[in-house]
Amino acid sequence: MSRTVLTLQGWPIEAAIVDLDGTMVDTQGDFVVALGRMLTELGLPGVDRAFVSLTVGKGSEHLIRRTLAHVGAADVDALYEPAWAAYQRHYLAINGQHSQVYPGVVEGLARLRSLGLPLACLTNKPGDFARPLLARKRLDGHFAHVFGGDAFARKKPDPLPLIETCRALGTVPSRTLMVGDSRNDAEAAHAAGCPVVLLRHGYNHGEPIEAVPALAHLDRLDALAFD
Ligand SMILES: O=C(O)COP(=O)(O)O
Ligand SMILES: [Mg+2]
Repeated sequence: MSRTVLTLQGWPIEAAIVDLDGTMVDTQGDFVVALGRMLTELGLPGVDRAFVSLTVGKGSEHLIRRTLAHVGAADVDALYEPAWAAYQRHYLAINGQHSQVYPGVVEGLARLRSLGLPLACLTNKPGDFARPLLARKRLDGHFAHVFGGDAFARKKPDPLPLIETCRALGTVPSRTLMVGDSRNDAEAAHAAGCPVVLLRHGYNHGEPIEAVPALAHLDRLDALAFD
């Protein structure tokens, strides 16, 4: 069967890879609650939403280590294992309850699929957090593959997860569109050779998203316009 080929600013596109946190779902509330319960259990002070939005996007280990350092934990290395165990338990208990799908995501995913593009979700979130979240938000049916930050040897911004996801989709990177919300996604895409578009509503480590080069910066996923 021949593949659908769309073009985006002259780039032939046969498939798309979509990030999760900050791109499809505003998960800041889940992060704040799970981290808060973890810190209470460890007898440490809490963190606010602003800290969380600056720190998410590089996977759970990065988030937990940065959080422990931020609240003044005496020995981050020694606390890491109990913190991760507590965080995992609390996150899984509330996963999706304090999160909202961004406007335009359902319509945008349905449109990409109706145009004939196979889709994969690629997030730095652990796969065991990502899969139930997608299912709870009824987004899972759009994706041929879901890969978490623990699926491959390295996470975004390394290009490896994108290269492996393209392999799973059966496409080459230069014909596979990355849809993300952060410099992390864009750097991984540029290094892998994927064209990239960025959503403005996510978490970009505190930096304006317009400062990150991309084919387009969008307010909503359903605003993505092919040539
Ligand atoms: O850092 C995370 O947990 C998730 O980040 P991502 O879905 O934006 O890759
Ligand atoms: Mg993201």
